[in-house]
Amino acid sequence: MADSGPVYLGLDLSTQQLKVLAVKSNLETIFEEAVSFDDDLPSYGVRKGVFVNEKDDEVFAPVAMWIEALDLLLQRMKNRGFDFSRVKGISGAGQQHGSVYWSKDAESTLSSLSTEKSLLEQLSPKAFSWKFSPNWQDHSTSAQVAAFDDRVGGDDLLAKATGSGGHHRFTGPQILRFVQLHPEEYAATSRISLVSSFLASLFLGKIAPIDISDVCGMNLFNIETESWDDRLISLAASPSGTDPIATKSLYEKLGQVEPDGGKNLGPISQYFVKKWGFPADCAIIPSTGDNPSTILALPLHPQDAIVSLGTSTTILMSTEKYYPSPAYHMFNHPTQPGLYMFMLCYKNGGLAREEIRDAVNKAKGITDHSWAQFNKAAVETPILGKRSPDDKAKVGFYFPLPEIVPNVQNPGFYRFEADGGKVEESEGWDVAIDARAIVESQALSMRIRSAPLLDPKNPQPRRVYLVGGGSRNKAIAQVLSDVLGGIEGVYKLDVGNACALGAAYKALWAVERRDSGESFEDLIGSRWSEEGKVEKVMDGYKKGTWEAYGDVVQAYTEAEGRVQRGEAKGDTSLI
Ligand SMILES: Nc1ncnc2c1ncn2[C@@H]1O[C@H](COP(=O)(O)OP(=O)(O)O)[C@@H](O)[C@H]1O
Ligand SMILES: O=C(CO)[C@@H](O)[C@H](O)COP(=O)(O)O
Repeated sequence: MADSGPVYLGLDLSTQQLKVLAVKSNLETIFEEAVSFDDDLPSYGVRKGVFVNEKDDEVFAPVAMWIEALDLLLQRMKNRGFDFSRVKGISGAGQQHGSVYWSKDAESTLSSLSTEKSLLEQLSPKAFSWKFSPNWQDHSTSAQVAAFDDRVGGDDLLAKATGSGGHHRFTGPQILRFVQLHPEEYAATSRISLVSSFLASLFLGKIAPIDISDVCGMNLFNIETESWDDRLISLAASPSGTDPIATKSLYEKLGQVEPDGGKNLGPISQYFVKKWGFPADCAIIPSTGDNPSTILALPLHPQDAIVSLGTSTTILMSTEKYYPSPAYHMFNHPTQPGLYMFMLCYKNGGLAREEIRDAVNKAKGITDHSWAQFNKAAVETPILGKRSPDDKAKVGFYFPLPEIVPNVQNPGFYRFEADGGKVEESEGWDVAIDARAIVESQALSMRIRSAPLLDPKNPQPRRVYLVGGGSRNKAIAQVLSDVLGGIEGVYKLDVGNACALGAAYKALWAVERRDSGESFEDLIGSRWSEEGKVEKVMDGYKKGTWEAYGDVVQAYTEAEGRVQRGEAKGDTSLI
């Protein structure tokens, strides 16, 4: 019998790819497709999905590339025989913090698209006042971040209000810099979307509201008062921070925030109905950030952690406690009012591990980008590089890019050796040790900073779930498991793309919830089965090992502080 019944799409517009995943009402994934920006759309000339202007510390992506990626993705789906007529709901996940600047023609263009032409031909450049979107790796906004922290009396108070201290990539400081550097383009802007609400807008045929969780990545939304923060909006709107006309204009450009993550924003635009065969009643559900979407890929228990090994590396937890600190991020939960998402985000995640992989290969005379040597080195190097009980512990910090956690402006590679409480910068060591040390270092940072969220009597996560491109790497999983522990173990979420899956589940929940009272957890939890979706890859807590990492916390913190304060020499290359 031919497959039938409703289907829900989740899209993920992340740094390097646009992905789509389709699920049925029983949560079965029936289709996946992706477009890689570097490989499939080479004419834009991006590398790893972005342009970098090193002189000004800018990182940005062309909006037209994302639109062409959507045209191509839909064409690929059609070529593979995907039945668009079954799609009853669409939601999405977007790389966080990026902003899209729509022109005054945007609404009319979006609502009158002709099926004779592609989205790209009709929208770009006409519908935009600025053809680029600042990327989350951008770090050009130091002055603006300082102004944001100052505006409310320091980064503690900014974190209390918005869930995060001031960050370069956050949209508020980015908007302020845009206002200062590109006043004409800003004046020509009718609306500003996040990457997530931009994606929803394309499907909706009008500008979609910003999502209640993704809005927390802007340094503009007050989580405590559940509304835009007037002090911060007026700062982002004009450098003086006191121009009421500019403030009013920015409020209009940002629009309302949609409080319900499962809201039906309206039916899909007629363009998609006529051109691709979507049903006219297909519901468009708010898209959220890729990280909030990832926590929707499974029913997450309290004390569970998700480690996302994508371009960025992030650790995510869901919590009832609003426990803000400038050391990490708190977001509104994407579907459940009263819950929050805890997050740490490392810029030097996947790409930094790739640099070490290439250096390890180079030392062995290997010129390809295979992971075998990196993996061998990571598992064969003893804990903290200690070859005997008397050997010094080796702790490294690998920041080919300026880092977010900790806030380090100067790229570099820093190696330390610790003997009890005594920490000294190392003269250097074999690059093979770096393979283990980079993962240990990232995991120790996560362990130390997530401690306030965990039960003090049980200071390990219950389970650690790995997602993202790097989650297929067992050596990385082993080192993460050694450092983080995990009472029930470390699991790989074997679901294709977790953020796209979370988005597809969100669309399903939004359309099939019995009433607005049926929670995401209840609906997805009642249909979810671990079978085929979750694979235990490591046992987690290992007595002695977890404690050995505990012994080095003080030295790690001391060494990290030296790097952050610019007191460490470091190296500019790995070998
Ligand atoms: N076998 C592997 N081992 C380690 N890392 C890997 C492996 N395969 C892919 N990756 C990493 O996955 C990253 C891409 O992950 P993905 O989740 O698709 O990224 P994004 O969502 O940011 O576009 C790459 O940058 C690469 O570092
Ligand atoms: O900046 C952050 C989170 O604060 C990043 O996690 C982005 O959201 C990009 O994610 P990926 O493309 O790596 O998935």
